[in-house]
Amino acid sequence: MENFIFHNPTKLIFGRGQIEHLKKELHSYEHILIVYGGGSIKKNGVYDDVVSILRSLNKSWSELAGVEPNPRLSTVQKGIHICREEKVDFILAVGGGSVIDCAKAIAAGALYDGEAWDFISRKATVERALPIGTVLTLAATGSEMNANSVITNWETKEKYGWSSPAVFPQFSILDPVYTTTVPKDHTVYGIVDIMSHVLEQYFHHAPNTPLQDRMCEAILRTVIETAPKLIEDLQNVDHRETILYCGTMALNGILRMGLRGDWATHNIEHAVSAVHDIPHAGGLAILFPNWMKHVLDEHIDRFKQLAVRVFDVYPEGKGDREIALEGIEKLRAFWNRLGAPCRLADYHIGEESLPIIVEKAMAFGPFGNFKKLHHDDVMTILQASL
Ligand SMILES: NC(=O)c1ccc[n+]([C@@H]2O[C@H](COP(=O)([O-])OP(=O)(O)OC[C@H]3O[C@@H](n4cnc5c(N)ncnc54)[C@H](O)[C@@H]3O)[C@@H](O)[C@H]2O)c1
Repeated sequence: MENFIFHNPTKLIFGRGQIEHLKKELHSYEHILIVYGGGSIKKNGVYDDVVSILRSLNKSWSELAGVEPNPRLSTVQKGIHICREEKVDFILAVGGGSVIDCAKAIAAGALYDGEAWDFISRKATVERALPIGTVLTLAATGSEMNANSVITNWETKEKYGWSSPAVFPQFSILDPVYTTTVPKDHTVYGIVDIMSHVLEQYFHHAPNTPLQDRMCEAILRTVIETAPKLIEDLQNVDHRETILYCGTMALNGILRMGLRGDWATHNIEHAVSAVHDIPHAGGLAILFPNWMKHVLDEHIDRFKQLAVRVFDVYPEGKGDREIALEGIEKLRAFWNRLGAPCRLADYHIGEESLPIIVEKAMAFGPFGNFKKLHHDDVMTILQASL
């Protein structure tokens, strides 16, 4: 494996009824900005839980509601304005990855002397940010315990991921009960997102990573075992709890110790959803199997290992390629059975969109650590996904 330093400062507060911890965590702040999305937290009681704690602490607060799925720069700018005008000293994100990512950009932007798009488009580096905390309502992105954020500039049709240690949440409260109201489609997207995060880190060229491999495989197998039961019983708190824990473990830095993951599929998906505003994980479900087929020969043993250890492909009497491809087909079939899309056509995206998507994906030049993808590679993967 490669040398590494691991540091993750986020305090994880996990379990049923853990919202009570908000009292202690917010105790020392004066004026809080609550950031949330389209209002599901008002229907399912999470908003009331948060606000009653703020009242009991005698805190003042402002609100930024309506953060979009695939959060937009314009909303980040609104939040920055509120922070500056109202002297916000803490940001509380209550929602899924979109809300948390938006809160991270607001936190950095509020203390940045310039346009937030500078650091989102990686032209500037974030040195400091307002502190943030999260109350997570959807298992998917891992944003609750990482330093990443993904923001869309809808005017220019650009969607970029950026990262800074300054925006690690100070704490994240994960109550599986809060995720029981997530509808079936977003539950499926969350599951695909979690598995995709693991897969991005499974395909690497670092030698000697037996524990890293087993940790990835453990998360994948746990999701594969639990997801179908959860989809049949969306209110089941035990299954929600398992998936919630998998989601955080998939992208909090633990799996990437000693290796460099690939992340090309995420990059292509960001270009697709920048142009067409489709759900992030819907795009991943379509693209990932096609990326896998495209890069198979870079290190076929890893694909064989995935097929045998995770998808129970029986290897006897089969060639390497046959085993690897059977694993990829089993992954696609698993996602399709859950209800994830498998073609860009499912979102009415046709061939005419591909040149602009490729151009957006190539914005920073060739990308991907498992196999460097160039213009033609990206076009081939997208064409296979039509
Ligand atoms: N920061 C990261 O590390 C990271 C990683 C992967 C993806 N992302 C980004 O995160 C975004 C997607 O986030 P997401 O998958 O968490 O989904 P999301 O936050 O966009 O939420 C999806 C939908 O679910 C609804 N919702 C959330 N919680 C709910 C609840 N408890 N009950 C009912 N409805 C609920 C939301 O209102 C929204 O309509 C994308 O922009 C993606 O690019 C970020």
